[in-house]
Amino acid sequence: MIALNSHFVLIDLHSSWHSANQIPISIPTFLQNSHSVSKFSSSFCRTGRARKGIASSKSSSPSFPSPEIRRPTSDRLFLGNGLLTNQSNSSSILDSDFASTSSQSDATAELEVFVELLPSRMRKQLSSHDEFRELIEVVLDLGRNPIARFPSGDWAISEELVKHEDLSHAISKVGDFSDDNRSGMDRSLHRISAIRNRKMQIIGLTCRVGRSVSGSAEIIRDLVEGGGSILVIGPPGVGKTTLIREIARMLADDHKKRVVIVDTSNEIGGDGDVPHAGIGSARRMQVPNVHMQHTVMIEAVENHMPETIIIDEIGTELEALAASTIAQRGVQLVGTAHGITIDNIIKNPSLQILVGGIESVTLGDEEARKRKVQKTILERKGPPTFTCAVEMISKTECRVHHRLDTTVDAILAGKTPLFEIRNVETYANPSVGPSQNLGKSLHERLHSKDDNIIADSDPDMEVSQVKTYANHSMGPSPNHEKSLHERSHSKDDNIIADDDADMEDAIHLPRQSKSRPVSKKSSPVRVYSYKILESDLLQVAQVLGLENEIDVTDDIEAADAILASSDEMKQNPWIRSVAKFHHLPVFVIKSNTMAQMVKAIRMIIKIDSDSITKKPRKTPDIVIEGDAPKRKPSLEEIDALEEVRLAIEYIVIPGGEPVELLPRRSDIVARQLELVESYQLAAEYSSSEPNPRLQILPLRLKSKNLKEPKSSSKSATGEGTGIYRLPLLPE
Ligand SMILES: Nc1ncnc2c1ncn2[C@@H]1O[C@H](COP(=O)(O)OP(=O)(O)OP(=O)(O)O)[C@@H](O)[C@H]1O
Repeated sequence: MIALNSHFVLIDLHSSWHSANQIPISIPTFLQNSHSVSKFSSSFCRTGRARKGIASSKSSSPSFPSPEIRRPTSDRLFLGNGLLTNQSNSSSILDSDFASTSSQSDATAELEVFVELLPSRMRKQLSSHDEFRELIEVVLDLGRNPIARFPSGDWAISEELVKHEDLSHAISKVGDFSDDNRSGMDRSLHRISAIRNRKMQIIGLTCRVGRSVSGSAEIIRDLVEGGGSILVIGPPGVGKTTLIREIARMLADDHKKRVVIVDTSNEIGGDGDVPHAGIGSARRMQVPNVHMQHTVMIEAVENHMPETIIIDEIGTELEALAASTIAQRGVQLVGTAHGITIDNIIKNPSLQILVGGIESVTLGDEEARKRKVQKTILERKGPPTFTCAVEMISKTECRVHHRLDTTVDAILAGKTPLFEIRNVETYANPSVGPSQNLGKSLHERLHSKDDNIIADSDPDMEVSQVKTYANHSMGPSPNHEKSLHERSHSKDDNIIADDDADMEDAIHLPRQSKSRPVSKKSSPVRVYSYKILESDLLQVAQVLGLENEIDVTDDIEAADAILASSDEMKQNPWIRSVAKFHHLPVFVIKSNTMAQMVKAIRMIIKIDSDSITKKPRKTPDIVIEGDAPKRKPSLEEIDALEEVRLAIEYIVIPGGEPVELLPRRSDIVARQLELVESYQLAAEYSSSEPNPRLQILPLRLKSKNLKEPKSSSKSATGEGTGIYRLPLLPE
């Protein structure tokens, strides 16, 4: 067994038996020329995951195994170019003409069934095309040239025009057309769509090659495993069905979930009553006619106790409503909708409900002025049906919106939503890095000359991160790796087995470098923050005199660390996946107070690491300790400390003005002073009768005093204690 990138299709060379429709095959088109494929092209591999392939019961092929016949998989060899050959059956299942021009090894089981639709003269032409294996569709329109659609564009298969007999031949190979004019080939994933004339006779066919692409869902594995509902948006033909088919398999087989597919056009599970092996052990419900999709969706929830429902093409209001009902019942929903972006869904009145519904709200004059918006604005009505959304840009690239609600809110407010761009190379090519968009990969950064911090002073971490990174790019999650490992005892697997632990260590920096919580790649250190205002952070940095040391970025790929509140972390566990994906440490503050931000900033730029709480090994976050008093404070003390906090956060820091506090008991004044100093601010103590009081000054304590804040009220004055006047801060 060789540990491979998850896109690789694996072959079973040992003698276990698989059912005939579990032939290991896949055509990851996007990988055929990739570095990874060529790297492993000479390897024969095996895995229990091996599957795919089809056996058409309509196939007249003598050599193609019928579903009932079981045969050892040992004669199925996976070639380096990603294609399947059948060693034991050297005669082609295609007719002899075709076989003579198309090498046996170039044929795939899926395509073999597909080309049976075409008259032999067309098969011959088609098979000679360089991109034959990547064929997407064949279009047969009466009286026109037959057209083949490839990723590179359309191509006329023959000069001979399509005749009635050609259409009849194709129709004879497929099942009945349903009321959406779609049909399929038994136990295959191919989709045949008809165009009819006014007499309802078929005069055109669009024949799409369906294939299950193992590994195609790796790009969003973290979302799938996260358990949230996922909306996949994309234009026709971008690969949505292929993606959700693989998601269904992944959840059912790898995660042992009860998955039910509502398969309106039999596109996910293929035609025929026995579903295609591409869906793994997911169950499939067929839909008698397209108008019943929504009822079957509800029936699926009510009758079959699913944990996940997979649904292709949510297109009508009733379907959108059914989806929202399912989501409310706590079932994970993975669905697709046509569109380019979420904006298209928002603007589609039938589908709006998927994003929570939209309403227009008229604000009062004052509120409109305060918000600096028009009087009538659009707002989201309720929670969206889906937790997150994936906009498919192509078969290899997508935009991930981790929180659909915030994306929709941003769009409605006229802002650009935050999203993450992912592409297949991220997972496919270890030498490329976490994302193609990353100008410099982590690997490069770790080895670059200017990266002295890691390379020179923290060799352990360097090794750990490089190793983690290399493994991470192999794609599969820890669970998956475990199962692979269990199935195999090859040396290569050892690396993978350690993967997750190493990743955590790399992120859990205190273990390796107490004084270097962030692998600083840039100067200033760039922080990506979740739900913590950029202006607050920068303001605090300025107060600390560290404005040149730290910056806030909204480009996660350019970030050196993530800062989030613990509430946000609880509500959005996916932040950890994002951190893991980008190899970033996560600093967690317990509340969004400036005092916590002060501590976080100092830790991030390594002024101190005293406040780090080591969490259990499983949690890679670096938690910033709060200022919670050791004993229960009195009400008066709470009131006094709150007075300090409000004074600092609303007047002293933003306005640069001193604030005189109320007279208090001296022990309480001492606590107030501690709090003032934790903001790195100075205060003046006045012992007026009957009680002393403090005046907080817009003066910064000198950095040499940062480590040792004094609690003695005697040193409260700025005189001689090494303080600087605060800069006047922008509003
Ligand atoms: N990752 C992939 N690698 C290789 N081929 C793919 C991949 N994803 C999809 N395809 C191929 O692209 C074609 C279109 O895919 P698919 O039917 O999944 O698209 P779709 O977005 O669901 O289209 P529609 O919206 O029209 O139903 C098919 O021939 C499929 O085999």
